[in-house]
Amino acid sequence: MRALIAVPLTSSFAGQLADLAVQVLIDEADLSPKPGLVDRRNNGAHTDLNLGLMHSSAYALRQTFQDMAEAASVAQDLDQSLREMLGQLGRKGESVMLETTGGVNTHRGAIWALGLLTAAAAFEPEHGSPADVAHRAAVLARLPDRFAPEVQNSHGLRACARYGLPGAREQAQAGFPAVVGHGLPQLLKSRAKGAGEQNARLDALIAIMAVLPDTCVLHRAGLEGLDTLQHGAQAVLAQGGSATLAGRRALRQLDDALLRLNASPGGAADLLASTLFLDRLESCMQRSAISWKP
Ligand SMILES: CC(C)(COP(=O)(O)OP(=O)(O)OC[C@H]1O[C@@H](n2cnc3c(N)ncnc32)[C@H](O[C@H]2O[C@H](COP(=O)(O)OP(=O)(O)OP(=O)(O)O)[C@@H](O)[C@H]2O)[C@@H]1O)[C@@H](O)C(=O)NCCC(=O)NCCS
Ligand SMILES: Nc1ncnc2[nH]cnc12
Repeated sequence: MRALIAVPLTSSFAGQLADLAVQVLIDEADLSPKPGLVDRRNNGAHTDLNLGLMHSSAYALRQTFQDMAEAASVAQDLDQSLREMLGQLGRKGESVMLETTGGVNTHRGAIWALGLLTAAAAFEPEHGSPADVAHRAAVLARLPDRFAPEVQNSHGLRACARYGLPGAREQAQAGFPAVVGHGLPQLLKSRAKGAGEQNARLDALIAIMAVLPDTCVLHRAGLEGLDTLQHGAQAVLAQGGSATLAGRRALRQLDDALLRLNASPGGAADLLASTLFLDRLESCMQRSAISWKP
C-alpha cells in the first residue's frame, strides 16, 4: 500500500517522467563508442538498426511512458490490476515501436525496464531513491498478468531455457541488480574519480556488461559470446575504465571481438538507460515537488 494518501500526479509531472525516460534512451543511443551497439560512429553488429531509427523509436514511446506514469499515479496499490494495466500499455508501446521502425525491435527491453521504473516512480513520488524505485518496480514485475499472451518462443525465453540463465524478466523481478548494484555505483565512482560524463556513462555500461547474462548476446553468439562480453568488459574496468589509454584500448578490443561474433548487448544498453533514469530521477522529483503536492 502507499505510504501516503494517493495524490493523482498532475499530467505535467507524468509528462516530466516520460520526458526523462525518452531523454535517457536518446543519451544511451548517442553514447559512443559502445561495443557492438548502435552509436554515433556506426550501427554496431546490426544491419537493421541505425541511430536515426533509435531516436525515432525513443520519441515515439513518450506517450507510452506518460500513460504508464498516469496509471500508476492513480493506482491504490502495487497490485495485479496496475500490473495488468501496465502490461496492456507496454504491449501497445511495442506496437507503436514496431510501426515507427517498420518492424524492427529497437526498444522492447527498454519499454519493459523503463516502463516499470516510470510507473514505480509515479506511484510514490515522495520516495524516489534508486533503491526504493527499483524495489517497487520489482514488486510490479513479480505480479501475474492474466492478459499476457502465451509467449514461448521469444529470443530471450529461448536463450534462458537453453543456457539456464536469467533474462529481462528475472532482472526486473530481482529489483534490477545490474543497475542498482553495478551500473549506478560505477557511474558515481567514475564521476568521483574525475572522469568526464561520457566516460562515466561508458564505465557504467561496461560494469553492466561485466555481469549481465544478456540474452541478445546469448541468442546470437551463445556462451562464447557471453564469455567474450563479460571478460572483455572486466578487462576494461581492470585497466582503469574508458578514460584511461589502456582502458580505451581494451574497449576497442571488446568492440572488435563482439563484431566478429555478430553479438550486440542490447540488454546492457537498456539497463544503462535505466541507470541514467534512476540517477536523474531524484533531481527531477525535487524540481517537480510543487506540482504533485496537494
Ligand atoms: C518480459 C519481456 C522483457 C519479454 O522478455 P522475453 O525474454 O520473453 O523477450 P525478448 O524479446 O527476448 O526481450 C527481452 C529484451 O530485454 C532485453 N534484455 C536482454 N537480456 C536482458 C537481461 N539480462 N536483462 C534485462 N534486459 C535484457 C533485450 O532488449 C534489447 O535488445 C533488443 C534488440 O535485440 P536484438 O536481439 O538485437 O534484436 P531482435 O530483433 O530481437 O533479434 P535479432 O534477430 O536482431 O538478433 C532491443 O529491443 C533492446 O531493447 C531483449 O530483447 C517484456 O518485453 C514483456 O513481457 N512485455 C510485455 C508487456 C509488459 O508486460 N509490460 C510490462 C510493463 S512495462
Ligand atoms: N544502442 C543500441 N544498439 C543496439 N541495440 C540496442 N537496444 C537498445 N539500445 C541499443
